[in-house]
Amino acid sequence: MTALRAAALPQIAARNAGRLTVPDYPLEERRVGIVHIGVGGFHRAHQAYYLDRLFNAGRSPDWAICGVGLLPGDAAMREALTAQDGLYTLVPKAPDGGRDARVVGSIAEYLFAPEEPAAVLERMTDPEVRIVSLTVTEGGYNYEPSTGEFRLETPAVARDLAADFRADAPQAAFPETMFGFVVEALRRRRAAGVEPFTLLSCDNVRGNGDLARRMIIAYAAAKDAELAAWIGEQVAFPNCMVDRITPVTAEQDVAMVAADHGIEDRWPVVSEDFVQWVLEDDFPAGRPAWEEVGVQMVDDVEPYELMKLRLLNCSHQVIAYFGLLLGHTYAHEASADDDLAAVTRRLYMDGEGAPTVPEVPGIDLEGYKDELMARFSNAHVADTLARLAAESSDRIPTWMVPVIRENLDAGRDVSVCAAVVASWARYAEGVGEDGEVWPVVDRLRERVMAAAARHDEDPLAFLRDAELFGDLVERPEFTAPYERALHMLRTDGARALLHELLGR
Ligand SMILES: NC(=O)c1ccc[n+]([C@@H]2O[C@H](COP(=O)([O-])OP(=O)(O)OC[C@H]3O[C@@H](n4cnc5c(N)ncnc54)[C@H](O)[C@@H]3O)[C@@H](O)[C@H]2O)c1
Ligand SMILES: O=P(O)(O)OC[C@@H](O)[C@@H](O)[C@H](O)[C@H](O)CO
Repeated sequence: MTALRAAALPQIAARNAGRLTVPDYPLEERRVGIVHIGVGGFHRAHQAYYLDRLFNAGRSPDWAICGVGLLPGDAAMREALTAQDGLYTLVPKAPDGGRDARVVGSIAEYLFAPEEPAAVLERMTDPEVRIVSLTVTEGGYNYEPSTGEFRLETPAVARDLAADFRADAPQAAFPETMFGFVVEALRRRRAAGVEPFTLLSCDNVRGNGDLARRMIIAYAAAKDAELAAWIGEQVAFPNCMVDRITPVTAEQDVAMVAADHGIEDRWPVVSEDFVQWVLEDDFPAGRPAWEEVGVQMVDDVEPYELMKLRLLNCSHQVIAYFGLLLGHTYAHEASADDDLAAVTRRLYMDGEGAPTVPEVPGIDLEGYKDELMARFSNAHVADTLARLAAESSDRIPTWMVPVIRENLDAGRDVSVCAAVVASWARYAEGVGEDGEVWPVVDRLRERVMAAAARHDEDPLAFLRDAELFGDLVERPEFTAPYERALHMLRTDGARALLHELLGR
């Protein structure tokens, strides 16, 4: 067994000849060109993976990544990555069990902001850094779901707004939030005459670049109106569609990498083998030659984004709560359940989801949907329903509510989507059909669980009290099927509701 380190790569490569790709570029020549905030499983399976392929294809490693963690929990990522010279093992798994494992070397550095904020700002103001990218989750954009407005009162944001980050200020402070770091770094670059970086959001939200622009400018406007105007004129915020199912790393993944490759890796990543990145080509300060490794550079990302969010992410919501209520643990188990698969494919993808998905250049949507069902069924990925059900107060308003609104506005039926929202409300009661208690992982946990606890007295309590649905609560074409579905879930159970939806 060999601990993963740059110096051990020749030995690891020799032992795994033909079974493992390792960086064949000089790691000591990596130069940071990208700062990435939010290095989780997905960033390491996707953006860092594409760059690693580019460097391995012969491009010099001068767009390497400096990872930045802002939350206390990110200390563990710093420990893992710095101990391993930024290296980690990525194991994409095909549906037939095939693996195409690689050691990824594109993350050259990692900074844990709560302990080294000055170093983070220094990196972000380095003229060599020309892109700052983000995977900070849907919740990281800090907007009010019912209005879309930036929330100035979020405590960490309010603290950043009140603080003075100028290095020579009498009580100089450092930012805590993504907004604080990005805007302060842009202020410093402007003051020093350094070209701004491009801000690249890689989160699963519609118009992720546009959303990042609106939220960052809203923050900046509350701090320094002139700077906000400059950001609006000078900073590019390209949109992109990102795709690769990446579960949370499990203990058995660590053991698998040890057993299969003799590598002691503190934090490997397992993902599916499918990967896609469709990106608006708007990088005034330059960018890596991503197109050389299969990234699709396009003028308009929106059709790709809508296709992915409304077919993949919404379908994840279809299987998540129903799957858990039916006693399943993994996404592949839920999609092997005939009733749930039929509701997902026939009633949601071909039914209520379909009219909200545009034509996409070069894509056969029927083939795309079949491929999605096959991807969900990939047992080797072992994606948990718990991951898909986490942070639903961010996900349902971001993905499912727009589908419901669009259908209602066009006079179409929303019974299936209403049943999915009801399955979330039932799940938020925190107790399964066999009485098992499950953790509701949600930053609004208290609010949504308190709302769900009032189901006996008011069947619409969840819709009202969760404060995430805006005027949907007033639309009987939605509340009526929602109420019926919730009643059935609470009396006859999830299976009975699926049968009713399917007419079985
Ligand atoms: N996992 C996937 O299959 C997948 C696929 C496509 C896109 N994504 C996108 O990537 C995001 C992250 O997924 P992941 O699997 O890497 O999750 P993860 O839990 O492994 O990592 C999340 C990272 O985001 C950071 N973060 C969370 N909230 C933040 C905030 N408010 N401010 C700053 N940083 C914050 C965390 O500190 C952590 O570093 C998702 O929310 C989604 O938008 C994920
Ligand atoms: O990671 P989230 O919170 O955006 O959503 C959960 C899943 O739907 C998502 O991670 C998918 O696995 C991913 O979008 C596939 O590309």
